[in-house]
Amino acid sequence: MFSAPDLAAALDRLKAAAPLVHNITNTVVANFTANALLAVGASPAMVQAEEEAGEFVLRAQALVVNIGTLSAPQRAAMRVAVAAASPAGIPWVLDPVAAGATAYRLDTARELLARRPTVLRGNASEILALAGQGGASRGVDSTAAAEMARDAARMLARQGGIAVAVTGAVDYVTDGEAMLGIANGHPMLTRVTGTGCTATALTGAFLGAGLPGVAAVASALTLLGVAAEDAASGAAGPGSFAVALLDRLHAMDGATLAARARWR
Ligand SMILES: Nc1ncnc2c1ncn2[C@@H]1O[C@H](COP(=O)(O)OP(=O)(O)O)[C@@H](O)[C@H]1O
Ligand SMILES: Cc1ncsc1CCOP(=O)(O)O
Ligand SMILES: [Mg+2]
Repeated sequence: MFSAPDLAAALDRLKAAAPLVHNITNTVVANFTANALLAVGASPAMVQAEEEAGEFVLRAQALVVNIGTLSAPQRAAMRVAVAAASPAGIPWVLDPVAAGATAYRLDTARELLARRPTVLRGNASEILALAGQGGASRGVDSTAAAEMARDAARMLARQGGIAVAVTGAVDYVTDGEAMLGIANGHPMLTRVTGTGCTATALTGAFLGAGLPGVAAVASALTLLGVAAEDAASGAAGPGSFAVALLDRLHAMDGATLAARARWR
């Protein structure tokens, strides 16, 4: 059984640490996730050349690997970065975007998962695909509710000895035994691209601040969910919501985050 993180302390720690987060991520979300990392006080760097990824990751406090717009050169850079990070004790988080959509994605995500990320964060379709329980996948958005993938998440966590989060209307975080539900968030998060990737990037920030896997991803998902609730309250639609989300991530303080968490 893991102990639930102290959210106020986690956010304070993140702001104090200002971790350098190395991202090998997709072209859709690179700008937004970099801004989200800056908003919470982390320092993002998008570095994806195979020639430099292994060198750069050793300067970083955490690595984010996201296969959203995967290509052969990017896959090579991911391999190099992970191979350098793991023995150096640099934590990393894997986002298996659309893992079930093509054999190439599934094969790459499985290969990376076998290299034991500190945290795996995906939507239900992605987690089901990695567990070999997926039906047809439509693309980057999930066709299943997070509840459908809870057992798959627990199995992947147990097999890998890693933390796994499956996100949706309620998010679930597991270490392979215990399961924490996080009911924060807002449906508007599904009307803007890259919010799952943002959850993953923020997990990288908390990992870079020294939090263990379960605590890092639970803190990130609660932070994103509470910030989204606030952002949605004044937003006219997805455009102003996305801008407000960055503002609310930036404005969040530890006491508010802890008071607003809806965990079960
Ligand atoms: N229906 C919903 N209501 C509230 N929050 C949601 C809903 N669906 C997803 N979220 C939130 O949106 C973020 C992205 O999750 P998700 O959509 O599952 O990832 P992805 O973008 O990778 O498919 C998470 O913080 C999650 O909690
Ligand atoms: C639309 C799209 N296409 C390839 S990656 C990507 C972004 C996916 O972001 P998220 O998984 O956070 O919805
Ligand atoms: Mg995603």
